[in-house]
Amino acid sequence: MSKFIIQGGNSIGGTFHPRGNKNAVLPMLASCLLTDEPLILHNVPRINDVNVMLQLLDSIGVSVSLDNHTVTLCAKSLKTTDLSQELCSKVRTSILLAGPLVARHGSAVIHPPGGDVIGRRRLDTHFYGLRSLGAEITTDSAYRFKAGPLTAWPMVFDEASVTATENVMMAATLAAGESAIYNAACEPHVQDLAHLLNAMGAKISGIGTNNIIINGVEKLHGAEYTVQPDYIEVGSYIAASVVTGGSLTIPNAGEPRTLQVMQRAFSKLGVEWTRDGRDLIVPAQPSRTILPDEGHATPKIEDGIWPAFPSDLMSVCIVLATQTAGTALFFEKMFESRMYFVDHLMGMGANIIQCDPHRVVVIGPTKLRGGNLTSPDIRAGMAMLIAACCAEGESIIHNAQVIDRGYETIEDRLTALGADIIRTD
Ligand SMILES: CC(=O)N[C@H]1[C@@H](OP(=O)(O)OP(=O)(O)OC[C@H]2O[C@@H](n3ccc(=O)[nH]c3=O)[C@H](O)[C@@H]2O)O[C@H](CO)[C@@H](O)[C@@H]1O
Ligand SMILES: C=C(OP(=O)(O)O)C(=O)O
Repeated sequence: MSKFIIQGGNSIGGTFHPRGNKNAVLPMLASCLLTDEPLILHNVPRINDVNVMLQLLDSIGVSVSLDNHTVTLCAKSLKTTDLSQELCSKVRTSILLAGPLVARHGSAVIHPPGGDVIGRRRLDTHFYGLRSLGAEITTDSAYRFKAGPLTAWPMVFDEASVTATENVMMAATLAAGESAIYNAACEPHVQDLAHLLNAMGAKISGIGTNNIIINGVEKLHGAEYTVQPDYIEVGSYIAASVVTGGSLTIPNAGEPRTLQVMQRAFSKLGVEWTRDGRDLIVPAQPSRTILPDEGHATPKIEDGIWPAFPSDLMSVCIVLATQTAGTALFFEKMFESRMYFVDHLMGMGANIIQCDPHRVVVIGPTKLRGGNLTSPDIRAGMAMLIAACCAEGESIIHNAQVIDRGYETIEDRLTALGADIIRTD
């Protein structure tokens, strides 16, 4: 168990280089199982979830080599399709090995996946999609998948699940005929995965829409691909810089359209930035006001499936609102327990009303004081770190390794931008 000790009050600013998108790279690692040729991925973030996925792949016989931010994988011959229970339970994306394994190797045994404990995380849509393509699945303490050659199917998902779309899309690349996934997720990481699969020889169209069409091919081949920047990491560092009074330059922050989606919520919270192509400049903006809706109504920031505001940015935006003049309602519609961490912010002096598990009202600005905190999940942990950086005095964040699941060397990179953070074990 690690903890961070933070002295608040330093401004965070300078040039920040984002890493590759956690939620894009994890399914991309799984996709190496679809071919016997090497897959080379660049801009791979050095985060704990990547380490666990690489251990999972190595444990079944994939050759894995990691050099700085480039990983080379080759699944030429596997020794098993049976995965370790312990490793499966460490990451949500262990379930993403099911689609590629069953499609190319005809079997998989996967144990219940881990990931953030932020509410019920159902897998029904994964099972529905893979069964539709012809896989037989039994679920008890382990999930057992078996299949002959898969056959295409027109599917309608009952929810636009990100990982289910990725899992089923990967499997369908090798299913004979034309598959459709209607009500598919279309988050930037789902799109990035689809582009990689096409670079490997898949025939996927409708990328970026909720109707993905996959024409199955006999074989995929190797590819070399660069993962898109992590817009959740970008949003988190913007929040850290703004609440501490710094200014930030972010070269290659991401696709203009992705940044535009994020900007809608950030601008409601009074944050301004300028964009030059894929680069962002976030000026110092010491006094900010929450922008009321038309007729002076309280603005509502609610998450949802893309292009709605991403759930994974909710926690850091709540901290941002505590440091901004005005009132905002945050409505977390996707997960049942992502909001509970606000207790910690209230303990630090934030003026927040928790209406129910899904909604909080934040009234800002309030000065925060240092606290003794425990991180429940990646994003709440990052939000606490940001709150601690702008609070008066010292804060301690326990369970800090949870943040390492999704943010590379977070204390070093924030410290390089001016923060005062020490990690201890
Ligand atoms: C590894 C990975 O990529 N994890 C991300 C992925 O998780 P994951 O793929 O597990 O999340 P899902 O997209 O399946 O669902 C997220 C939540 O939203 C609910 N839901 C989803 C779709 C829908 O149409 N209606 C609905 O209510 C689900 O029931 C669930 O509670 O997507 C989540 C939502 O963007 C992100 O928070 C996670 O970081
Ligand atoms: C919820 C998250 O991740 P996971 O789905 O991997 O638990 C996240 O990245 O915020």
